[in-house]
Amino acid sequence: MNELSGLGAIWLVGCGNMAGAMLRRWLEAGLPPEPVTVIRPSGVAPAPGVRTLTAMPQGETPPRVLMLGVKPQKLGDVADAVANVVGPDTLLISILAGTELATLKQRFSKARAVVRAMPNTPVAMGRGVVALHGDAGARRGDVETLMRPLGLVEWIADEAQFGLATALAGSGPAFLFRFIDAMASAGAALGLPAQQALRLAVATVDGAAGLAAGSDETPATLADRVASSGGMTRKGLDVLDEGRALETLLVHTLEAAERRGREMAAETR
Ligand SMILES: NC(=O)C1=CN([C@@H]2O[C@H](COP(=O)(O)OP(=O)(O)OC[C@H]3O[C@@H](n4cnc5c(N)ncnc54)[C@H](OP(=O)(O)O)[C@@H]3O)[C@@H](O)[C@H]2O)C=CC1
Ligand SMILES: O=C(O)[C@@H]1CCC=N1
Repeated sequence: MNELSGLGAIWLVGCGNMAGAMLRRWLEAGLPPEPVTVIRPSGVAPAPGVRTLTAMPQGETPPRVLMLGVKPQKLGDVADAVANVVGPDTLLISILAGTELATLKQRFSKARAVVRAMPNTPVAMGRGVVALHGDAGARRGDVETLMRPLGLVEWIADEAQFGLATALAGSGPAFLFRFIDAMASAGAALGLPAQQALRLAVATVDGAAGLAAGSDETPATLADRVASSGGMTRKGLDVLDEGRALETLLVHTLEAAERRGREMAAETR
């Protein structure tokens, strides 16, 4: 039996871009649709066989797992209804950016365990990242069973670092998509046909990421292997490295995202 099928009833409150990507991967990885209930205002079924409701079911046994997948700004709208259906056996997982564990525990005090999870969209292919924070206690195994098919799973012990992990891995795909666009635009600006430049950029980032992920060598060493002595690549690397230009840009990028996470924590407290 697939280990996902032993988790019991799973309710997803909100199933948009992110929770929808997680659900697609879970179903692909062997989660049967029958124990899954999705609650979303549109009532659009995310997949065949998944029970989809426009409001929280009433009078049912509390779910074993309830995942909050609404926007942080909607937490106040759903919190009372969620608190009413959470039971002492419920593992509550929140993917809300910013919203702190203490806020969740205070709102959902009946839950057996409360865990923050921060996925990214490549989980849809099983090649994402899920950062986790919380004390899942006896339900830690269930959390890991659920998250493992999505990609790399990392517990973040100190919640103060969760915003940074969110900026790096949760938001990270967006930053990399910009990088791909920037490489393609640069190639096009210098004379390549735009569509061809985009194809070259996408395939290069895909291949390089795969190489970095599968190699025992550091990205710095892999870069050195590309940069033949006296060759072209070194001249390009010199531009990125001058005054730590790329690194400085990314520090500012992560700082800005992390700062917004702290604001969102305050807004949902
Ligand atoms: N997008 C990303 O890459 C990541 C997002 N997150 C987090 O995921 C969460 C959702 O983001 P995202 O998926 O992008 O947003 P979406 O707007 O795509 O999804 C929001 C979902 O919430 C549902 N919803 C809205 N109001 C209610 C309500 N009252 N009751 C139940 N469901 C409701 C919507 O329903 P309907 O579909 O019917 O309109 C929709 O399914 C956020 O908290 C975000 O911080 C975390 C990591 C990465
Ligand atoms: O932009 C956001 O707030 C969320 C967090 C990580 C990705 N999306």
